[in-house]
Amino acid sequence: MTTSSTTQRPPATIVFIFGGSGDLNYRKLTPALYNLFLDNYLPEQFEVVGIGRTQYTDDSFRERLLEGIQEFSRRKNGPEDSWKTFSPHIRYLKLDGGDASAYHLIGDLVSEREAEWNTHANIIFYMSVAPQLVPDIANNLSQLSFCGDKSRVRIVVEKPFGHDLQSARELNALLLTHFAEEQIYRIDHYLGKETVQNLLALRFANTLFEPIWNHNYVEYVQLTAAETVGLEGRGGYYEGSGALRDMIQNHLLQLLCMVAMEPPTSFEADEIRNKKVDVLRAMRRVAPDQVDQVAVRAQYGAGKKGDKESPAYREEEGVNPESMTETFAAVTFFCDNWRWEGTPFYVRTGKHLAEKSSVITVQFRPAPHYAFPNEATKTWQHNCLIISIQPDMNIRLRFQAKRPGQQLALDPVEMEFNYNTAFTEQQPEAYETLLLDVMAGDATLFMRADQVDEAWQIVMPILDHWASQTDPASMPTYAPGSWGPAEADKLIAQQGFSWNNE
Ligand SMILES: NC(=O)C1=CN([C@@H]2O[C@H](COP(=O)(O)OP(=O)(O)OC[C@H]3O[C@@H](n4cnc5c(N)ncnc54)[C@H](OP(=O)(O)O)[C@@H]3O)[C@@H](O)[C@H]2O)C=CC1
Ligand SMILES: O=C1O[C@H](COP(=O)(O)O)[C@@H](O)[C@H](O)[C@H]1O
Repeated sequence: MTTSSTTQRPPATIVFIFGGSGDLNYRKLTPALYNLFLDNYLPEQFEVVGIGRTQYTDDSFRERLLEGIQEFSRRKNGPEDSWKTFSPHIRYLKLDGGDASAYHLIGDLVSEREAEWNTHANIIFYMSVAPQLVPDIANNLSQLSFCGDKSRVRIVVEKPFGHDLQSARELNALLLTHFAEEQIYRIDHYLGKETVQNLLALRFANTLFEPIWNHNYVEYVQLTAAETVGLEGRGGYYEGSGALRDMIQNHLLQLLCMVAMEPPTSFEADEIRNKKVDVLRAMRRVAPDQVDQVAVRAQYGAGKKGDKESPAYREEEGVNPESMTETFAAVTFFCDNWRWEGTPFYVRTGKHLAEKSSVITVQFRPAPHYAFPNEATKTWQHNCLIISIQPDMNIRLRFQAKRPGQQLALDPVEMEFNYNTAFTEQQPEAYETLLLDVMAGDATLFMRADQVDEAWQIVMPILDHWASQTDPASMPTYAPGSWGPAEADKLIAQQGFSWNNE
C-alpha cells in the first residue's frame, strides 16, 4: 500500500537505535531489519548502531540480537550464512543519551562510514527509549552539524508521543526546533500492519462498500484490540500509562480514522494525513460531567488463566498496590460530520482478556421493511462486515440467507476473504514496512504533529476525569481470561447493542 518503499532500495543508510539494548529492538526492530535484508530491500551500504548504557561488545550485542531473531523473527534463519552476512552491519555504541559530551562519537562514526563508502549516507535516529528521554537526546543530537539536513536525516519517535496533551505539545515544539516536520516520523506500528493498510484498499479500490459507508446504513462500528498478555515485564512503563494512553490514544484512534476518513484524492503522505486529521477534528469532545456515560475503565483481578494462577494487576511487579491505572478501557466515540453523525464508534482494549484479537465490526442498519415472518428470521444483527486485523487476517461479510427447505427460515452466512488462502506472499511485519518507509522517506503511515495533538485532545477529558477518581475501591475489576468488566457491557447496552466477542 505504501507508495514508494516497496520498489526501490534506499540509498546508503546508517540507523542509530537509541534503546538498542532494549526490548523493542530485541523483539521487533532487528528482526524487521533482518527480514528486510533477506528480502533484499536494504542497501548494500548500511549500518545499524545500537545505543545504550549497558556494556556490550559488537560481538556480544550481535549474539544477543540473534537470540531475538530466533525467538521473534518471522524467518528464524534464512538461507545459510544470512546471519553471517547481515551481522557485520550491526554495531553497538555504549553511550548515555543524556551525556552531551559523548555525541561526537556519533558524528565520528558517520564521518568514518561516509569516508569508507565514499558517499553521504541517510541517517536515521530511532528513539526506542522511554518518552521522557527523547527531549534530552534530541537536544544533544542537535549539536551534530548534519542534524537539520532535511534531505537525509530523519528521527523516528516511538509511541507514546508524550504523556498528555501538554507534554506532547512540548515534545513537538522541542523536536521542531531541531528538525523539520518532514524529518520527524512519529511511529504507530498498527499503521504498518498489512490488514490495516488494506482498509484503504477495501474502502477506496472498490465501489461496493463506499455507498453504504455512512450513518444512513451503518448502525455502529466496533473496534476491539484484545490482548491475552499482561504486563510482560513492562510494569514500570504501564503503571504510568494505562490502556487509554497505551492503546486508544494512538493505535485505536488511528484505526478509527482509517474506517471513518473521506476518500483521498491521492496517496501522497499529506493527503492521507489530512483526511485522517479531519476525522479526529470532527470527533466529539466529551464534557467532564459526561465521561461516565461514554467511558469505562477497569483492572484485571486475580484469577486462573488456564491452569495457572494469575495475579491481580495490583499485585504485579512495579505496580502500586493501590494503583488506579486501568488495564481495560472502553469508550463510545462520535464523529460529528456529515458522513457519521449519530453513528457510535465503540472502542475497547485490555490486557489479560479472553483472546488475542483485533477486530473491526461494521454493523449495518436493519432493512427498512422486513417482509419476512418473525419466525423466519434470526436477527438483523447478522448483517455486518467483520474485519479481522490480527491474529486472524480476514474480512467476512455476514448476511442472511434462506435455509434450504420448505419452511421459510433465514440463517446467517458469510463470504470470506482470507489472506492466507487468497495470497501466497508472506506478510511483512509492521515494523518491516515502517522501517523501510522511513528509509525511503515515505511518511504516509506515520502520524503528523496535528494528528497526535487532536488525538490527545480527544482523550484528555477522560484522562482528567479518571485522574480525579482516586478511591482505589472505585476501580472496577474483571476476571483474567474474560472479555472485560460488566460495566463495558452496560456501556454499549445503553444503545441496545452488545460487543462482538466472537
Ligand atoms: N517493547 C514493545 O513491545 C513496544 C515498545 N514501544 C515503545 O518503545 C520504546 C522502548 O520500549 P522498550 O524497548 O520496551 O523499553 P526497554 O525498557 O526494554 O528499553 C529501554 C531502552 O532505553 C535505554 N536507555 C535507558 N536510559 C538510557 C540512557 N540514559 N541513555 C541511553 N539509553 C538509555 C535502555 O538501555 P540501557 O539500559 O542499556 O541504557 C534500553 O535499551 C518505549 O517508548 C515504548 O513505549 C512501543 C511499542 C511496543
Ligand atoms: O504499543 C503497544 O502495542 C502492544 C500490542 O501490539 P500488537 O501489535 O501485539 O497488537 C501492546 O501489548 C503494548 O502494551 C503497547 O504498548
